[in-house]
Amino acid sequence: MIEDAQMIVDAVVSAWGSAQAAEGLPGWCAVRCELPTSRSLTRFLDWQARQPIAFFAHPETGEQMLGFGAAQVIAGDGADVEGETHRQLREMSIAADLRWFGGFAFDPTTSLTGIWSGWPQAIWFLPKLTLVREADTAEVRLIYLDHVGQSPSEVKRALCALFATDASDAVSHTAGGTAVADAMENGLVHDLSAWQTYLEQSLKEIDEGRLAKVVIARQQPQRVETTLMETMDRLISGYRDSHAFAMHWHKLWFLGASPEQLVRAESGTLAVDCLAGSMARGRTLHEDEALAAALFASEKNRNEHQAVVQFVTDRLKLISQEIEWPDVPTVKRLANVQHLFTPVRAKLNDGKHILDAVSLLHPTPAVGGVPRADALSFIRTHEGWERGYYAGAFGFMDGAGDGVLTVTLRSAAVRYPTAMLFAGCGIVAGSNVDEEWKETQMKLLPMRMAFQQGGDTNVQ
Ligand SMILES: C=C(O[C@@H]1C=C(C(=O)O)C=C[C@H]1O)C(=O)O
Repeated sequence: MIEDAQMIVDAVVSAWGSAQAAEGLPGWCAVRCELPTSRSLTRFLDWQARQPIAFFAHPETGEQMLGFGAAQVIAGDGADVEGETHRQLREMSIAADLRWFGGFAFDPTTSLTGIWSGWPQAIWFLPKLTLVREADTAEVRLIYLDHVGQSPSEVKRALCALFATDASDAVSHTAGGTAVADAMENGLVHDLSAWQTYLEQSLKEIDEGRLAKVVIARQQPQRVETTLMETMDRLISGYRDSHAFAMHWHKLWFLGASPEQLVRAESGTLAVDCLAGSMARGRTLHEDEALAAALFASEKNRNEHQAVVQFVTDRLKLISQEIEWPDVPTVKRLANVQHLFTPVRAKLNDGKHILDAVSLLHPTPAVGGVPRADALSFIRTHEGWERGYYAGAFGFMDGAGDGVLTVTLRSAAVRYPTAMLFAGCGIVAGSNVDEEWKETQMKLLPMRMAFQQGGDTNVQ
């Protein structure tokens, strides 16, 4: 067990006597307590975990959250996974402060295999133990759920099991032969010439008028030289405007630092990021400004971006009002790349939920294309590997309907000691092979550095 976890076990066991019946979960009790510590929650992340685990760091609020083990699971496949997840969540009507963690795969019409074996298209779980640390506070809030009538020693055993690691897994992770290890070793990796062929296929669809935009992507394997905690700490400190996330499910970790918020819901207000159109960062302030200006002035990038804004604002009209967004995008600068950015705000209609927004928006043309169904079908037929949860959605939702889902970009699937890194780019008329290849290289960089011994996130 992780040494620091002992503090949590002691705090929860001593508070268990005052546990209350958990709202919306018959047969369950919840205990809430606090632990004095200002250290990052990433220290509780161990790659050899046995349990489902979810970690999420929110850049706007500075909040970190971590869920261990599953008291309840909603997992499924099918074209309407978002709707089905919503229906099941509604039936539970849990307490406002209980948070579910999870997400959705990129494409809900294909069952996941290979790297993603054992991952359904929707995975949501209500953790047995949730840790929340708000920014600049010196304490962590704990919420622990267990069955009514558990004795303190049973609770202690259950908590220790949550932090237990599986050393035997270290062997199976390296042994190969499993579907996951196989897919990591033998999955399609585009070289420049294969990428050129794929890009030319997409341009042909665009030239012949079947597609206006399509986001093509590639995967790249890499050996992991850092611990999970080091990886996450680097992502958090190197990409302060991004949502750092990690999820463990069925012996696979999926993690990243995404600059794109799919949707945030707070007290009936929705916030959606439109992020599309990319450019390198400059090595000097002057060069950086010049590149930002070139991005802003580029008709190709503006068209690519506008396709996302148009789609998002049209879709939001179906479930919200007072939709607001600026006429022109701004430039969002990340450590290694800059993007055109338009924030959209709206008021959710009564009776609508964050998951209604997810069903309508995901996948947006920032990761799919226009027209959506044709772009998804093109990707399904021509990409040659399974995106799984890359370019999907991941985040949390609470019993009050508030939550955040991020688009799972700048991410990797990790089966220690190997990671598969993912990156894509939007193709429109006029896209160029070398530039799009370079763009994916830039987008692979955050994860590449996060896994490298001595890797530095200051990559400009
Ligand atoms: C597809 C990715 O990024 C998306 C595509 C972008 C583009 O084409 O310019 C920019 C930001 C993201 O919406 C990725 O990072 O893998």
